[in-house]
Amino acid sequence: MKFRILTLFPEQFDSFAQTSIIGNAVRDGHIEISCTQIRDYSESKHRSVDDAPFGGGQGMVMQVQPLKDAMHSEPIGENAKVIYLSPRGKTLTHDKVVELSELAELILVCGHYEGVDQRFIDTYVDEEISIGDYVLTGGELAAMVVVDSVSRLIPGVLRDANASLDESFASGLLEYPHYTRPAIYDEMEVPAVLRSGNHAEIEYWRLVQALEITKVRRPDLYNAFMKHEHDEKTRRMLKKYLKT
Ligand SMILES: CN1CCN(c2ccccc2CNc2ccc(C(N)=O)cn2)CC1
Repeated sequence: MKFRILTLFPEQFDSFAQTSIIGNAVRDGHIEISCTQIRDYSESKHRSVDDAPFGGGQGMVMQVQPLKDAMHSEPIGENAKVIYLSPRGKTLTHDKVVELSELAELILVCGHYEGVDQRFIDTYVDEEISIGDYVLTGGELAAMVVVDSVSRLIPGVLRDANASLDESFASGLLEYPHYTRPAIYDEMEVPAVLRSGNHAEIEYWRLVQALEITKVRRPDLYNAFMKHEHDEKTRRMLKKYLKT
């Protein structure tokens, strides 16, 4: 997967692209992250990329020309999608992340000021995506969220393959609680079942925890999960749970 980031602040991606799982994925060649400085493609003096909004109003708008030329500074692969990160976009979900992870190339456009000229969006943007219902100072953090969530689904990026599928959102439930040593800390003891070595009981306990947490915090996900088909083992545990 190749990520191309169109941004006014490429330096914001330096440590992101070098650190931890994403850094290793780049070094191992599983993903590629290249930033294009939009300002390098400004044709105006002082390298400006924005101008006052037609119709008046406060703030500035990013102009089409620098974005268009930044876009074409490298060939756009045929299996590529152009994503514009904005509060106006469709909210990112696990299903959308899965869909994006199947592409060969993702071009992520990071907006600033009040946004970009609509003609750029109409001509070049395949999808407007929001990472949630809140406002950021720029599209860069939203772009990193897309790179991170998509990259972890690329084969080879996560050590333990099913780690990316086992947990919440993929399974449809929020994650169960996790514990590690010591068994007692500040008089707080790890639930005994987790140290019983009884794997069936542990698996059931984890499912119940996930169901309970999801029912309280995300009843929408809980109801969707209860409507879905599940494998025989999960069905059996659900039946036991619903009896309690
Ligand atoms: C005051 N305005 C500043 C500029 N902004 C804007 C407008 C258009 C594009 C990008 C931005 C950058 N901001 C973002 C980006 C994404 C998200 C998200 N939720 O994905 C939230 N914010 C809108 C708000």
